[in-house]
Amino acid sequence: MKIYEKAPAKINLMLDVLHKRPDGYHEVEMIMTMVDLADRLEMSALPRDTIIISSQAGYIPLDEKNLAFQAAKLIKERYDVRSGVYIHLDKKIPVAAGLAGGSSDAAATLRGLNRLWRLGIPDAELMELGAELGSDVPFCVTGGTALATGRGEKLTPLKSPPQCWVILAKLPINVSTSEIYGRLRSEEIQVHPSAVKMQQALENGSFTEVCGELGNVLEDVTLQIHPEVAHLKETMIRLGADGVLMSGSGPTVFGLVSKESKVPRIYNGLRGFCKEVYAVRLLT
Ligand SMILES: C[C@](O)(CO)[C@H](O)COP(=O)(O)OP(=O)(O)OC[C@H]1O[C@@H](n2ccc(N)nc2=O)[C@H](O)[C@@H]1O
Ligand SMILES: Nc1ncnc2c1ncn2[C@@H]1O[C@H](COP(=O)(O)OP(=O)(O)OP(=O)(O)O)[C@@H](O)[C@H]1O
Repeated sequence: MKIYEKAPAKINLMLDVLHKRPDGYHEVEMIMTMVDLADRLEMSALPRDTIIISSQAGYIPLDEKNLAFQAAKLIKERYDVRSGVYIHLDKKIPVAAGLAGGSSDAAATLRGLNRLWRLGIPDAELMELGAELGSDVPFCVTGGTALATGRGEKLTPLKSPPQCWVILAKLPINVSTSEIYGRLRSEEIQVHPSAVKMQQALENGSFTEVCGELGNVLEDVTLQIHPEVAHLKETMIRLGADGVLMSGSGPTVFGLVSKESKVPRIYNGLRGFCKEVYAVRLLT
């Protein structure tokens, strides 16, 4: 039997950091939603008690460092599953991009193995397992649009944004999430984006208000190290995107666009100097 799961990328519509916690993580307030750019996972049972990962992407680890491997190992151990699994990852989401590619693969593995091995684990429990793998994994288990608090694992479902185009552009630079959080001085943050106002904008179903409330306090940190990301943002605005923000710890920048007729100009304008550009829809 084969099980297929789609693992979509997320974007952060807003990301605020309240303070650093004694455990080293940061207390956050984020609103996240999914976009229609996804990895695809194929899972099949193996008679031997082993986990094998393969991928067409040559640039991700295929051993225990892979988040899908870690998810499979965790669920196997916790539910005492004695059979093995072969997982093929068809990677489409850029890696280390701020789009939670690895986290979404981990979440898809938890969902898929729950089905493959008929474990009957409720979503809430899958999300708890996910939290052991990474802060973004619980959100990726259910997706949708949600407010995430705590270190990102406490979730409240929200109304999805009005449908629009999302242009994603990733420069060929590597950003480490722990380095960005490590450099952040939360007490020095000048402007905090508002989760309340973004929730209101979503409630109102107002695309203009959503664009007006976009904000990410990690942007300043990443832009200081990589000024080219600021240039990318400016270019996207100049080309006509309605709202522009860096996702997560970056370096991917996304632009929200309501009019389809504007998409080709923005897409082509960015492709001029950025190899990885995608024009996708929200997963509402
Ligand atoms: C930047 C975001 O992607 C936005 O959605 C998340 O906040 C980070 O999610 P993630 O990559 O799943 O994060 P984790 O794998 O749990 O943590 C990576 C590193 O980021 C830092 N980290 C992460 C989440 C958080 N609330 N505070 C932190 O300080 C920690 O140094 C941690 O070692
Ligand atoms: N299945 C996977 N897909 C992509 N990267 C993975 C995977 N498993 C482990 N990794 C490793 O995880 C690191 C982060 O990659 P990932 O694509 O998850 O970052 P990200 O999009 O910035 O995530 P986040 O937004 O959650 O911080 C990379 O160094 C990569 O080698």
